[in-house]
Amino acid sequence: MTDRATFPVEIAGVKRDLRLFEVKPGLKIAILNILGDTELVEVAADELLKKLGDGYEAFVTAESKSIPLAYALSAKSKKPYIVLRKEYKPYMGDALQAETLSITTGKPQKLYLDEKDRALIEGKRVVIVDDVISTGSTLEGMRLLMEQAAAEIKAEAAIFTEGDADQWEKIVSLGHLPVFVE
Ligand SMILES: O=P(O)(O)OC[C@H]1O[C@H](OP(=O)(O)OP(=O)(O)O)[C@H](O)[C@@H]1O
Ligand SMILES: Nc1ncnc2[nH]cnc12
Repeated sequence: MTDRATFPVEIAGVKRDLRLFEVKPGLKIAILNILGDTELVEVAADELLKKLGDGYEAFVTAESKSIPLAYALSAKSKKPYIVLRKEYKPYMGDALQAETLSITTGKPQKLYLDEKDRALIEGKRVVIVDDVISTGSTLEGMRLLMEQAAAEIKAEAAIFTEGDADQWEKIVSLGHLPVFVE
C-alpha cells in the first residue's frame, strides 16, 4: 500500500491511524472509512448511544460509508434506521429528494428518501447520523428531507466532526478531525 501520512484517533480505547488524502488542491483530510471495521463501528455506536440518551424513534443516515454505523445503532437500540440513497431506483416510488456537495466527493450528489421510509418517519422524532460531518452539506441535505417528510430532528450525531469546530458545537460526536492545509 502507498506510504501516506496519518492522523491518530481513538474511540473508547480502539485506536486507528487515518490516512490523509488530498480532496482539493492544497487540502488534505484524514479519511475515516468504517466499512469493514466492525470493532470501531461497535464502540462508536455504544458511545454515541450513551450520549444520545432517549426520546427518539428512528435513525436516519445518507449512504454509503455510514450505513454500518446506522445498522449498529439500530441493532443496539432496537429502533429502526433509514438510509437516504444517492441514486433513484424505480422501486423507491414517490421519493423525496435534496442535493448535497460533500468535501470528499467534490461534485453535487442527490439524496432520496424512499416512499416506504417517508411513511415510517412522518411525524416521528429522528436522530440524523453520519460518520463524519465536514462542510455540513450532507447534513443540510438530510435536514431538508426531514423537513419535507415532516419528521422532527431530535438530535444530529456523527463519529467525528471536521474542519471548523465552532460550527459543530451542537453535534453529538466522539471527537473532531482537523483539515490539513498546505
Ligand atoms: O459534511 P460533508 O462535506 O457533506 O461531508 C460528509 C459526508 O462525506 C462523506 O460521504 P461521501 O460523500 O464521501 O460519500 P460515501 O459515503 O458514499 O463515500 C461522509 O460519509 C459524509 O456523509
Ligand atoms: N474525514 C472524512 N472521512 C470520511 N468521510 C468524510 N467526509 C468528510 N470528511 C470525511
